[in-house]
Amino acid sequence: MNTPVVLKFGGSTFRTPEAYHELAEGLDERIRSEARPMAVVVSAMQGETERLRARLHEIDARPEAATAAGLLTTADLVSAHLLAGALHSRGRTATVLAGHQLGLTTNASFLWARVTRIDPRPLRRALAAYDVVVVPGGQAADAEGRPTWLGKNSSDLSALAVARAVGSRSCEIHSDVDGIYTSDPHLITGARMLPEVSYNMAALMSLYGAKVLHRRAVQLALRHRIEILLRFNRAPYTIGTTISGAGTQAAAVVLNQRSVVLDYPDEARADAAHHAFHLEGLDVVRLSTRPSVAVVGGYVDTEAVQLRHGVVPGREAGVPVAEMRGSKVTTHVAGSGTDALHLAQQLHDGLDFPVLPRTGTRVGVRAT
Ligand SMILES: Nc1ncnc2c1ncn2[C@@H]1O[C@H](COP(=O)(O)OP(=O)(O)O)[C@@H](O)[C@H]1O
Ligand SMILES: N[C@@H](CC(=O)OP(=O)(O)O)C(=O)O
Repeated sequence: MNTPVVLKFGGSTFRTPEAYHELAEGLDERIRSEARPMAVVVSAMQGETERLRARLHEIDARPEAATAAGLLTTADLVSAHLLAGALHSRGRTATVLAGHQLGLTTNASFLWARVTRIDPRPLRRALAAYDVVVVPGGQAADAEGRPTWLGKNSSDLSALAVARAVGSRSCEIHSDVDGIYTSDPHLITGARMLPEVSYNMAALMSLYGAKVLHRRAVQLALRHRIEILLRFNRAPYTIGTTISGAGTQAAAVVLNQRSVVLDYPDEARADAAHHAFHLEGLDVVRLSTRPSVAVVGGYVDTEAVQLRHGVVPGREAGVPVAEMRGSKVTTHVAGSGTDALHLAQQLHDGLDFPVLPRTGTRVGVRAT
């Protein structure tokens, strides 16, 4: 079997039902031009996961993690079946491998589960039998076969796990931006696309909350030297950024308005809090200049996590803004999301950039 192509399409791809047909058309073209098996990891339609979470909370204010994982993972599963349907309607064969069928085993930390084993056989069998194997992102199963969630925005991680399982040397991640920018291009004026980024730089940007890639996906890519290509999610599927060992460090400003800085009375208590968040598999940074941690990316009941680990909850001090110059990071703390946005713009205006192209290479869906 030729090495499979592994593609991931984020939730921003699926804003309307018609988007499934548009994507199926792009995939169909690519299958015609390249005789390679294809695994496509898809996320839920934009907003769907959070709609389900809100509905569950209306019914049960403190749901069990296993229940929440079982429900939230259905959002991506629906998306996967819609894409399979769109492919079928174009005459292509497609199957869906849900989390419990995929060969990914995790621990039983249902909402931020860690992958413990990857069995390539289910994927290989399916890839040999269908034109496209559609994989709903962000889901797996524990050793007892119960559904687990890999955490918020974790479809990228699924894509890298699939690439690893099937022996692909690259993984193509599609989003509503064509690459990694020096700051969030939807928020910061003058953000520039970075054509070549090192694994370390990408991981560091993700750790501080650049939403475009999941941190653990980058780590998995680094460990197995899988190149990540970031592409736009609609034709002509422009490739903007390549993440590899050859990529460089760069200057950037990372802002995620959902992140929060928590202050503690002393360094020891900040260390304990950092340890607690880390144990739960959450992205957390221990600030070096004050007894504080930054809990990155939101969607976490920070108080509940701290109490579970016997930590007296820290005081919410604001929103972190990370100023990165290569591997040197300075974390600033802004009072509110709006202040953070202004601060990020100011910091970005003050960055020195080498001369970089502003746009990605324009290539068709066939080129990789
Ligand atoms: N440095 C950055 N470079 C590119 N995009 C960024 C960056 N920081 C934040 N983003 C945001 O990440 C978003 C893409 O991630 P996400 O919303 O999870 O997309 P998808 O649903 O396609 O996975 C972009 O729309 C952009 O606003
Ligand atoms: N269900 C996931 C889907 C995901 O990973 O989203 P995206 O690829 O759009 O970041 C979530 O909402 O977290």
